[in-house]
Amino acid sequence: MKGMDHEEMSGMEHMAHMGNLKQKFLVSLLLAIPIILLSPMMGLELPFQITFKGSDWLVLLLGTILFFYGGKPFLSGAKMELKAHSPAMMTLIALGISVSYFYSVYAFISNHFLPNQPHVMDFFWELATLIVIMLLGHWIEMRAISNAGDALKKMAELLPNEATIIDSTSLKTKQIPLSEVAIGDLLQVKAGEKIPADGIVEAGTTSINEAMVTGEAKSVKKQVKDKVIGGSVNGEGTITISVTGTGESGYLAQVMALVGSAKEEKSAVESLSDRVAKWLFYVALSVGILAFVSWLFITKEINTPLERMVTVLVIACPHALGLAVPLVTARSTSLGAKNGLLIRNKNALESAKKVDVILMDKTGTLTEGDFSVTAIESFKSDYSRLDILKIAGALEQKSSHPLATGILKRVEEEKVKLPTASEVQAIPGVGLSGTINHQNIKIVTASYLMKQKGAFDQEQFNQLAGEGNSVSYLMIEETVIGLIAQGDKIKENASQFIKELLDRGIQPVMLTGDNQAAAKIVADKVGIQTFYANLLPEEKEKMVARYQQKEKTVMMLGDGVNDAPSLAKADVGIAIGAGTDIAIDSADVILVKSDPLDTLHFLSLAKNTTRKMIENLWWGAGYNIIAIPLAAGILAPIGVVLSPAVGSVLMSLSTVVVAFNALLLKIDH
Ligand SMILES: Nc1ncnc2c1ncn2[C@@H]1O[C@H](COP(=O)(O)OP(=O)(O)OP(=O)(O)O)[C@@H](O)[C@H]1O
Ligand SMILES: [Cu+]
Ligand SMILES: [Mg+2]
Repeated sequence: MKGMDHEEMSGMEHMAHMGNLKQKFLVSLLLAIPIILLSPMMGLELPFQITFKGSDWLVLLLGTILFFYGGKPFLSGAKMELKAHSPAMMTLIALGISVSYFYSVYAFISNHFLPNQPHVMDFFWELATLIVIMLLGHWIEMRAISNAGDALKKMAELLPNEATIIDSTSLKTKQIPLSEVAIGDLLQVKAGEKIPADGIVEAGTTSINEAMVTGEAKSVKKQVKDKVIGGSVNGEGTITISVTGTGESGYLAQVMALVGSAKEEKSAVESLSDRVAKWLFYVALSVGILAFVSWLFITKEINTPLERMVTVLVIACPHALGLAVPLVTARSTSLGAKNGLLIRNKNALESAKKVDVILMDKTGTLTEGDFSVTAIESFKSDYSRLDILKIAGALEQKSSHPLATGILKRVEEEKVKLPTASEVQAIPGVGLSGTINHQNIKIVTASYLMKQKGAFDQEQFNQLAGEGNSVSYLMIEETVIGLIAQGDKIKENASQFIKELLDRGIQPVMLTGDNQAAAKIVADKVGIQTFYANLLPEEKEKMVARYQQKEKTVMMLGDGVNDAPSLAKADVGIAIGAGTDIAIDSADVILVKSDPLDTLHFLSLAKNTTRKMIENLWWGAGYNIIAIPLAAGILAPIGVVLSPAVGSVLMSLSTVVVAFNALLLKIDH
């Protein structure tokens, strides 16, 4: 658990740390059976019940053990809530069982040692059933939550998990599964990639955000001989590391951290159920006291008033409420997992139903990000086209950008041998810089050249970009020597995706780092009206903020290093599964199949999930609107009195309804 202060834990979370709920439940059940057999329920002698001389002493003993042993999670949960000044579910349960218990002890004393008093009915039967049912409920709940964690884990395992290993003699790079990374291996880590294992920097400089690992959200500069931590995310530079440790920092540990962070997030609806529980607590307490005082006036004795009060507290005890939200969340998470949605932050489910704008990235999100080179030009007679490809390829070899992959494909086809580039750094939203043969090399965009007042052929650019190409310029020592143009394919489902968004009244907006002309072609083809091109990563983030300032709930859909800040900033950030690690780390939801259409499934799941949660809150707590007044004896004048026994049945019934209702959750296709 990272950075969680004890004080901050709610009573519920506290329960999770109370150890083995299953064992507590089973032992309590064993204790409860004799109590149920030996003590009359509400004074009614049921056929299976037996009493013998002194059996009430046994009931007192067992009841006391049960109260302190089985009731402990609730009692200490309540203590936690009261310490935090937010009495809620645990306090209510604790109050219910404490009143039942102490009242029963009072009944026992009165019946045994105060001979001239009328018989006082005890509540041991109710105490026993209450504790057992409550432990069962919480045990199921904990299981549901950890099952959801397992489903997440399976999903997360589907995400890319490879490392780039460098052969120490041939210096060739190769992708290997993370599980095969060994101590002493030389690994290449590109900009925006996750550091695969603990290691020491052997070449290159970069800055690394170690927040995931250390909790400190600050980029740390790294150079040769510095240590890097597995699981942290590499910044703008490409580095070579030698592995010093795997295991703890290995892939599985990272997956567990991902799942852990998903579980730790408190959903907004979950806190709604806490709010309901808090309300219920105050209502039950005041109605209970009110009933006590009123009945004291009416009957002028103490037994009936006390009974009424205990009944109110017992009936308000919200064990279905405790299941209402977690069961839906668990079902929703596993349903999402089956449909290729890895939900890291459950708050996203809540925010998603209000989304009115979806900002989306172009390359890799609406397009395949599968570039192929359409033109290579040289502007200087000293360099052939192949030289341009060679020099660019040397730099691109150390980049994970989709454009890099396109260029390297061409390098492979042409079978050119690449020189070695060092100190390769990504220039976000612009390209790359590095050194080859002590010469300063850059790969940049046209808009960068324009800003820098660098000379280039504007007409030629317009022509290439107008055909839908992304154009990269190669510079040596600040002089443009050539260009490489690349075309991409639009994803098969992209137009359908946009159409369905419009049908739902959600505005699609495209944000891209690519040039205006290439952006326009894609926007026109998929049916997007509003788009912004030539955006730097921080400008994308500003666009998110701008829409948010207009009171819009913003969803961001992206895949690249340049999308990470906006994914984190948006109300709901959705990353393409095939995207970079940094985008995945910044998002709330990951589309494992990388199909933008899955965003719609997420929207539908989110809508259905929140609806089910609200329904369940009604089934789990709303029934109290009727039950509490009845328990208080409001209809006693016409002979309707709710006994705690009937109350217990009602409560169990509401748990069944809540569980069943959660199972009915669906994704609309
Ligand atoms: N590794 C690279 N090689 C060549 N050009 C690059 C590289 N990285 C960035 N660029 C240039 O910078 C531009 C912006 O890059 P950025 O990653 O911000 O957006 P993008 O991937 O093109 O588009 P989108 O924002 O839609 O994903 C690219 O269009 C390209 O011209
Ligand atoms: Cu209950
Ligand atoms: Mg992209």
